[in-house]
Amino acid sequence: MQCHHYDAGRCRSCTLLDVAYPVQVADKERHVRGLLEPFAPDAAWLPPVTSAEGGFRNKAKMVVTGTVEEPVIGIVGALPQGYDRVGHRGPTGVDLTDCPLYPPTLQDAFGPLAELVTRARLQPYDLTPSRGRVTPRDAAGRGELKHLIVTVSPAGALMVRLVLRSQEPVARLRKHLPWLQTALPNLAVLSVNLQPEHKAVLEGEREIVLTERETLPMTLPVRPGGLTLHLRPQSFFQTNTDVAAALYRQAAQWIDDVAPASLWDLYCGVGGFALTCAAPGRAVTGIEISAEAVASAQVTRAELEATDGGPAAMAGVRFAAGDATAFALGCDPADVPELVIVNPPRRGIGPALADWLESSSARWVLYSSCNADTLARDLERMPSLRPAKVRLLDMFPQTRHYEVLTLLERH
Ligand SMILES: C[S@@+](CC[C@H](N)C(=O)[O-])C[C@H]1O[C@@H](n2cnc3c(N)ncnc32)[C@H](O)[C@@H]1O
Repeated sequence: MQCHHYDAGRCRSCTLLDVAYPVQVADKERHVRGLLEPFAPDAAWLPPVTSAEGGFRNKAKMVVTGTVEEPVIGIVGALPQGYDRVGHRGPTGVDLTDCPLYPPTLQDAFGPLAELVTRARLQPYDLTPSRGRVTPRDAAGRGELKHLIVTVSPAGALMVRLVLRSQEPVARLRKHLPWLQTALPNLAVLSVNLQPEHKAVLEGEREIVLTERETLPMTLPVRPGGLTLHLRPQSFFQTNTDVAAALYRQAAQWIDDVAPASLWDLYCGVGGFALTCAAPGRAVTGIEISAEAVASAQVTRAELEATDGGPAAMAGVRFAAGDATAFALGCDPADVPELVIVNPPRRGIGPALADWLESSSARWVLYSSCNADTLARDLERMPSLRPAKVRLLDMFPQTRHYEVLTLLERH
């Protein structure tokens, strides 16, 4: 894929841009085989699921630099020659609004959003590291707007989040919201995230939703009639919508092949695996640390229940908020399901849950991992659970990252 920012040396986030796409996928396949084959002597390896090379990212996380009159939405680039970061106020921003990883609908949102910055007088935050103590007066002089996080649904609807230092601009944003809704008719959700601290974290804990709608509907072609997941501002969602749909479909197919009567979906997020894999007569329990993601999953469950065939498929489905490991370790042995889905963050499931799964009565574990190194480390602790099927899904083209799905069977 060609990218003029990469060619000019302005952005090097896509570390594999010089590598032809089929070679990227072959290298990833080699990497995952090298890590998993010691645990998977008899596994069936399915051909990798590939992605579009560009336009596949449903979410942009942008830094805002520049000025109120001329905001720059993108990344913080290298400083011009002759400046060092200490002596120079205001880091150099690189405009990445036409990054080819974003689909056109997402790219097109940045023009009106830049205009919103000017209209609502949202001064871009100065990220320059401060020398010595930051007084409240210094902090006020540093500006307000830190990041813009924009997510696009498959139908082209947008969720826009403005990460601000304080609530000070919220009234102005409310005032300009009707203008933004006219300029961006596909805007579904606008929210402010408060991140008061002067450090390089993307977002804070507090979210103020300014639109009537609080969720972005993400409809995936994974069930008859589609599955509409309701994404809230702080909920996790896989960044490549098409590959996420392929992931849920593959999971449902392998699960239907072994037809468990009961399953858990640990680290369930807004319910993608659980709700795709639900079937009449199957008990499904989704566990997730984020209460707001669980609330979204429950909304989708209720909506599916009201559709044709829904009552039977959804009868056994429930979601609860909690820590995945604590839930498993605290459950009654009689309640252990036949199959457990795990889709943890990059750190993997960790020793306590791996040891519990190893000694549990679950016959299958379906492990979806975005980090094959931690997957391999977890497999080491589960020698009785061996990969029967493995499939790489290239969720993150142009980078070394990928998703891998494996069905483990007890031996
Ligand atoms: C890789 S995401 C997967 C989400 C979901 N399975 C999906 O397909 O969108 C990992 C999820 O684990 C959740 N999580 C993180 N730590 C957790 C924990 N200790 N217990 C339960 N869920 C946790 C995160 O909030 C996030 O939603």
